[in-house]
Formats: sequence, structure tokens, C-alpha cells
Amino acid sequence: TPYRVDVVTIFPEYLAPLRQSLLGKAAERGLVAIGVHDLRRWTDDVHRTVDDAPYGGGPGMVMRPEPWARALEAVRPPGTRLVVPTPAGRSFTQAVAAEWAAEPGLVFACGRYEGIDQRVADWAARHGPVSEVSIGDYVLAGGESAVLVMVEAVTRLIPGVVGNRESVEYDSHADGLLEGPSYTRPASWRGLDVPPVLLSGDHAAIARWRRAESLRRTAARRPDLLAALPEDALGPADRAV
Ligand SMILES: NCc1ccc(-c2ccccc2)nc1
Repeated sequence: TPYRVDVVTIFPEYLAPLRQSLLGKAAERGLVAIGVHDLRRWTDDVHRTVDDAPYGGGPGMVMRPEPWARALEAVRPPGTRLVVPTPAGRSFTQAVAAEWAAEPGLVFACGRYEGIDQRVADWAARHGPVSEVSIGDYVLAGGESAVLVMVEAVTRLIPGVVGNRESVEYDSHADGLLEGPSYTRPASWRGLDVPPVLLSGDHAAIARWRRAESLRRTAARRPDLLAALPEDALGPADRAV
């Protein structure tokens, strides 16, 4: 049975890229099934209203609860995780992506305006897990871009979606570190040479060099990741770096 992804949004056309390339092929091959649903389908007024003024005052508008509950009742298979992108969410990480890839599917609720009435997430939690997640510390105009990011991160971990298994296993963040630099032909290019070890054929030396580069880059660019590593993640050889 395909991994099922459903997205509810007031901008369904924004999710069109989900039908392209990698994901498109995976869908054709029956590995992934994608549904995009216009929230306004579940409004009941002639103006198809989805938002209203915030209780307590303040700027902007808030998305009304009733259309969302009707949409989720129609779209969400019971027990399926509901993902709500929000700047106020827990962090979405590669580990989270891997967890979700092992589930039967996901439903995404794309907020716009100042977000969705909080009671929608509270109500939805009665019908399955709900994850309010952030893809980074910046505010977007809505959750749609975040959904594209998360769908890509999760579906590429589904067996069969990415041809080359190894490339998935050797991802950045797969071992908690950043990947080091990559090179291809020519060996010398505009006065810049590929590190000789990579041309040496000494695979043990190449592996050592790559690990050292990965650690060096992580320490330089993301010391937070280094600090987050489990105690035993760094071997004796790593300490020498
Ligand atoms: N952390 C990424 C992210 C996710 C969602 C939103 C957002 C902004 C406005 C309305 C609804 C969602 N912003 C940033």
C-alpha cells in the first residue's frame, strides 16, 4: 500500500510541485499517493470564509475552526498523524523525517494568516497524533512551503523512492554530522585541484579523510550538532582531528 500524503490548503496550486520528478515517479510507481485539498470546499457561506478576527485583539486574522474540522474529518484516515507547520512548533529534523517515513502516511494542515484556531489541533489530537512543527526560525506567509520541504524529506526515505539506497544512508545528518566536500572531474579545474587522497585509491585513507572533513566542517559550521552527539559517537580516531 502506498505511503499516503494529504495536504489541506487554501492555495492548492502551491503544492503542484509535489506532482513533479522524484515524487511524481514514486507516485506513478504506486509507492506514494498524494492528495491536495482546497479548504474552501468545506466552507458553507457564499464568500467561502476561512478566517476571522482574533479574540483578544491584535493584528491579522485567524483561521476559523469549523472548516478545518470538516476538512480533516473528510480527508484524514483515523489514526494518521496530522502535521501543522508553524513557527511555534517543535523542530523538524532528519530524525523526525525518519520516524514519519515509517508510518502509513501523513496529513498536513497548511495555515495562513496568523495561524489556525488552536482548538483545531486540540480537537484533532482526539483522532490521532498531532505534530506542530517548525522547519526553521523564520516566519513564512503560510505553511505550504514548509509542507513541500517536509514531504520531500520524508518521502525520499521511503524504500524504493530514491534509487540509490546508499545515497540516502550517507546523507548529511544521517550520522549526526555534516557531509564533507564532494568533487568530480576534472582533477584540476581553474587552478583548483581535487584533494590528492581522493585520487589515491587508498579506500581506508579516503574514509579517514572524509570523516575528518565531516568533523571539521561540523565543528566550524554547526557546533550545536557536535554538542548533541551521543557520547560514543566519536571514536578514538576522531579525537585526533
Ligand atoms: N518554521 C517555518 C514556518 C512554518 C509555518 C509558518 C506560517 C506562517 C504564517 C502562517 C502559518 C504558518 N511560518 C514559518
